[in-house]
Amino acid sequence: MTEYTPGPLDRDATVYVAGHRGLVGSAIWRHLDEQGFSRLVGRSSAELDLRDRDAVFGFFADTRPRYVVLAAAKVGGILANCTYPVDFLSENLQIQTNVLDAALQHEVERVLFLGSSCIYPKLAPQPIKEEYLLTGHLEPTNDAYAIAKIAGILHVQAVRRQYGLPWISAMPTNLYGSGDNFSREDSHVLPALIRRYDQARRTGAPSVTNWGSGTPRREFLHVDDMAAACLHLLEHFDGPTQVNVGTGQDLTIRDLAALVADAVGYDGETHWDTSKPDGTPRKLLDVSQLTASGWEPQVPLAEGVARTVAWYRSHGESIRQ
Ligand SMILES: NC(=O)C1=CN([C@@H]2O[C@H](COP(=O)(O)OP(=O)(O)OC[C@H]3O[C@@H](n4cnc5c(N)ncnc54)[C@H](OP(=O)(O)O)[C@@H]3O)[C@@H](O)[C@H]2O)C=CC1
Ligand SMILES: C[C@H]1O[C@H](OP(=O)(O)OP(=O)(O)OC[C@H]2O[C@@H](n3cnc4c(=O)[nH]c(N)nc43)[C@H](O)[C@@H]2O)[C@@H](O)[C@@H](O)C1=O
Repeated sequence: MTEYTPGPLDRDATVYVAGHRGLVGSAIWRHLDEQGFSRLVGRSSAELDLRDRDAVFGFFADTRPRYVVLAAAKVGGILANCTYPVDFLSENLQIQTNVLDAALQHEVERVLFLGSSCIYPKLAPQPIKEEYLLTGHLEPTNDAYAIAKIAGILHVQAVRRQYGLPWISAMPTNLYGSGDNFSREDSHVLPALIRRYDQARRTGAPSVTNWGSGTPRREFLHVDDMAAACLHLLEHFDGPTQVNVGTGQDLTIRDLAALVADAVGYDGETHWDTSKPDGTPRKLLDVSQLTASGWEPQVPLAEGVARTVAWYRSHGESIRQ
């Protein structure tokens, strides 16, 4: 492909944010709006089911976006991934294949595909560099989701090779923030802990029980930082390799639980249910490629958790169950 030099995106161009009502897509929408993008386009899954190939091609023909951020996906925490592997594999393959194929037909100038840090081998050396992709076995609790995401990375690379379009992929670490999924069974750990500890505080429960052993380590990035990183990559990065997006710092789930208990003001006991899966022992991303391009996260974990607790409390009934 001919060399592409990234630079500022055209603020008047049509930008399609797929998944604009989700945790990540809504933050990207807010950030692009704040940064002066005047033609943002989004559709809910009820308005446009991205598994419907004809509908996706019709939507692209109607709206003709110049840039696309693909933040629509079947997403969930460790238990949802274990319980519904067919959905995580099949729906994600359908969503991303339809959107990327339609974007190719319309020669969309820049596409940002979002994967996840679970694409890397379960026992990858830490911190995990981009080059460790496909060097070992995946974590079984989310291998179906990971395979779909790896297919997305390869899809983007193949478009670059065959058609020369400067599309890119980003691999975020575990994300959290306003608009997260706080459901009891399907959520990720941070919203689950906020809900559980806040409820225990309100009801005066003497103890809470979290999943697993509490020993796995995870890295958490606030979704507002994620949104800023997405625009930064679109304006400053081009290359075939997926780019890790994270903070470069992790902590144990046990320490995270203590932080959340403190943030919500709960002082009871914490127990651990080891019949629930731990997942991968550690997945700390090496973010040197991203930081070398001039980007750094702005939201410290304690502040981000406090902001998310406030959002959770102020949204009460409207949160996802
Ligand atoms: N949350 C996290 O910790 C992480 C997320 N990511 C990645 O970020 C991206 C966004 O995740 P996140 O925001 O957390 O997920 P959410 O579940 O919050 O949002 C997913 C979005 O996808 C849309 N969507 C799902 N299925 C369809 C469909 N069939 N047709 C149309 N739209 C659909 C939903 O639309 P609607 O609301 O209208 O139903 C929703 O807006 C994903 O690619 C995910 O892999 C990566 C690493 C960590
Ligand atoms: C983003 C990422 O998210 C998933 O991977 P994960 O990091 O393992 O996800 P998680 O947030 O669900 O759990 C992290 C840790 O936390 C522990 N844990 C304690 N108590 C609760 C709890 O109440 N809920 C949950 N969900 N976890 C809990 C849990 O046992 C585990 O040890 C993948 O689906 C993968 O697809 C992916 O990309």
